[in-house]
Amino acid sequence: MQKIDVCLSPDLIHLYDLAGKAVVVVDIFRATSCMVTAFAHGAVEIIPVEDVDVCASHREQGYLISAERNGVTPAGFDFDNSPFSYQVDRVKGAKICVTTTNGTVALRRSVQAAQVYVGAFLNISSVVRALKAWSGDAIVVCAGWKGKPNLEDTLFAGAVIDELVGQYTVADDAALMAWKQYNLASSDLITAVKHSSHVNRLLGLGIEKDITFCLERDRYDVLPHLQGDKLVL
Ligand SMILES: O=C(O)[C@H](CS(=O)(=O)O)OP(=O)(O)O
Repeated sequence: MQKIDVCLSPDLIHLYDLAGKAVVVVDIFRATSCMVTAFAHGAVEIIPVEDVDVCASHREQGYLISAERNGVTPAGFDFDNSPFSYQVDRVKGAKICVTTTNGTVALRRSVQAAQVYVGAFLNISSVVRALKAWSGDAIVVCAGWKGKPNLEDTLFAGAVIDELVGQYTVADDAALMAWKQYNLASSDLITAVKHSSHVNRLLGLGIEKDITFCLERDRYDVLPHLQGDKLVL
């Protein structure tokens, strides 16, 4: 049977062998939710980078640029890290370069995998469909927060596992923990994440609507994947 594993933080990724595997990178609050939203609204390419200056330099090559550090956008960028910012006309047909605190780090560290998908609750059925069609093992890589695990990405990993039992077995305790936690939380994700650190951070920044939006299931039927250093559909 195929195995599915969960890497709870990009800082733990050295413990996992990504070769030959399908990886789903998730950053529910908010990077991968933004990327899924951008593609659903017509973006044609997203380059995830780790550095703000590298991101800014892509403007000369015709990219729109998006940056966020600690939830805040530096001056001069086209987009912040809210999924609502990508639901606008200028996203249609756009190439976008993005850097965020956690999500783009997780993506850059996953490039050795055979296939890298971008996952969020917003496109979870597209993710599950791809993993059902995949014949090898899979890993959900959670972006977490600055090297620490977080609840919402772990819940997403558990939700994916919940859809795949029967075809995949859980590889280790991180996957088992994610799955069990999801089963405790699945009837009300908003309440489940209520006291989490990221929700507190977003509320502190006055960003409440993003929380509900990012926890919505299957608003979009798109599945971005990495091709070289670019995300495409
Ligand atoms: O903008 C976000 O929600 C976070 C920043 S922080 O974790 O709140 O500092 O970035 P992301 O890379 O999307 O986790």
